[in-house]
Amino acid sequence: MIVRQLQDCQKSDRFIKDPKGNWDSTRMLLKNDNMGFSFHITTIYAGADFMLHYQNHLESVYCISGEGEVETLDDGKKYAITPGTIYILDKNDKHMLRATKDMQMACVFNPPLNGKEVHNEEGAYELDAEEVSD
Ligand SMILES: CC(=O)NCC[C@H](N)C(=O)O
Repeated sequence: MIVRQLQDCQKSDRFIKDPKGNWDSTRMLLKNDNMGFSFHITTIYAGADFMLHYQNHLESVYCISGEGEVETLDDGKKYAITPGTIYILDKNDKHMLRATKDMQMACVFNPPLNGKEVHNEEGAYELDAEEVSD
């Protein structure tokens, strides 16, 4: 069994800050744990309004706290995000993510992240990102 504490992971290289300033993500479970998915706790900062398109990954996102909105760009539909909301990008959906208050989210990725991923210009993660070392 593997047991980790968020507070410990936040002090390690599992903690990744978005270079564009929209979010941070603590990657508590990664590809090298061999579970077939990764699990992260991420904060989307209040005022963030950015495009994402995970072309190489499926992602589920559960809102623990905060407030915002997700918009799917193919159909222009907008969905409120409040504590208890989960949105599931089962079609690699291109979307906008907006936060009106800091949002703490639990995210699951399939396939799992290596650890050091940040978004490319298309809002995707590459499959060959560097692994975290611990
Ligand atoms: C919800 C979302 O996609 N936020 C960006 C960060 C990402 N979830 C991650 O944890 O790497």
